Amino acid sequence: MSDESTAVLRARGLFAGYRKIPCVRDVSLDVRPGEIVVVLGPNGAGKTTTLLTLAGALPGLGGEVQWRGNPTKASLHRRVRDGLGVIPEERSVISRLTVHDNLRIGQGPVEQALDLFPELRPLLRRRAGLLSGGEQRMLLTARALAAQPTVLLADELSLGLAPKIVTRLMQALRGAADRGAGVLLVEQHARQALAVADRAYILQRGSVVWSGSADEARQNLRRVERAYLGQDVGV
Ligand SMILES: Nc1ncnc2c1ncn2[C@@H]1O[C@H](COP(=O)(O)OP(=O)(O)OP(=O)(O)O)[C@@H](O)[C@H]1O
Repeated sequence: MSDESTAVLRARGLFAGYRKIPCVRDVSLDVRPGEIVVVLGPNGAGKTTTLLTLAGALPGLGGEVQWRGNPTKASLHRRVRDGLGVIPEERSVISRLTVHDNLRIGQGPVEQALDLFPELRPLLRRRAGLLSGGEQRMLLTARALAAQPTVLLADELSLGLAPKIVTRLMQALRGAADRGAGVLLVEQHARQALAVADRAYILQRGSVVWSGSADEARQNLRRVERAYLGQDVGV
């Protein structure tokens, strides 16, 4: 599983940013089937920019993104058709539609989404905009996982949520990885993400400053958290 050639999604020397100015510089990382990779880093480190560029929502400024071993510049829409799932940072439920309709517009069967998150069953007729933050994240996660993505990219899934719900979401991602999906998780909660992850990267000021196994990161959690807070790194 650790053979580089098995990567399904990979960044190689990636530069990315806005208005042609890179804020992500020379980032190389890969996601393999069956693993959860967590990208940690302080605010503004470039985590979301990296994720959006891997997703095809933002054009790269240098280096390359590879999908199943081939360089790609495909649009987000095309990558989703090819098996990419994305849970963006912002709440992206359609507020005026019901939970059921939000699930129906996903790429996968509604029943499968509900099997993954039975908590959503009693909420099916409710307008998605009326759900709590945690319920909305469950809805987005259920919808993304029901499509059985080859790779799932999730941005700050835990943002502002109670630890119990974060654990529930992380377990769902672990389940998807155990069924063969590659998962890349951008996170601010190092502890809960590392509890389910296989490998980790730490980004600071747009560059990877550390990468290794999640076990190693867990064993050096204090130093990882210092790094996450933008202080010294030397894990
Ligand atoms: N739409 C944008 N236009 C211009 N600059 C942006 C835009 N979005 C982000 N940036 C800048 O790019 C840099 C990296 O931001 P990014 O959102 O990727 O970081 P992050 O690690 O995800 O941080 P956070 O946890 O705060 O979201 C920051 O300096 C940010 O101000």
